[in-house]
Amino acid sequence: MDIVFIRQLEVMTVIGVFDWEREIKQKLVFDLELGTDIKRASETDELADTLDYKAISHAVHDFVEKSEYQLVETVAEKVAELILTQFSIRWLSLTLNKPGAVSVANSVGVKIERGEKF
Ligand SMILES: Nc1nc2c(c(=O)[nH]1)N=C([C@H](O)[C@@H](O)CO)CN2
Repeated sequence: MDIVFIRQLEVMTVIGVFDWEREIKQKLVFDLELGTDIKRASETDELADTLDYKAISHAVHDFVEKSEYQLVETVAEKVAELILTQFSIRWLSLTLNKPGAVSVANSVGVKIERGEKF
């Protein structure tokens, strides 16, 4: 299995459980690893034969920017669902950082894997 990756995808959005967090936008940062097979694209040199990291990046950004979830867990799961259903992807790893959420930590968040490795 090959990987197309997207690192440090930043989105400003409403996220958090506390009242004050519902009034502001905070930064979420995504690292994505998308399972694929790059063999065909490497032979044809055609974008249509691979995962378009630009299209996926913008789909994730647009979705998260409009969302208003409380937990990072919910955002992670919804983004994983979006990617697996809208693109030809069978496995992914998603790390979601909420930097600055905890004053004594550089970042906090979740990491999930979804789908089947092949
Ligand atoms: N496992 C989680 N713990 C916490 C979350 C969360 O989304 N998942 N969220 C908060 C608050 O919103 C926090 O980020 C405010 O600083 C606390 N714990």
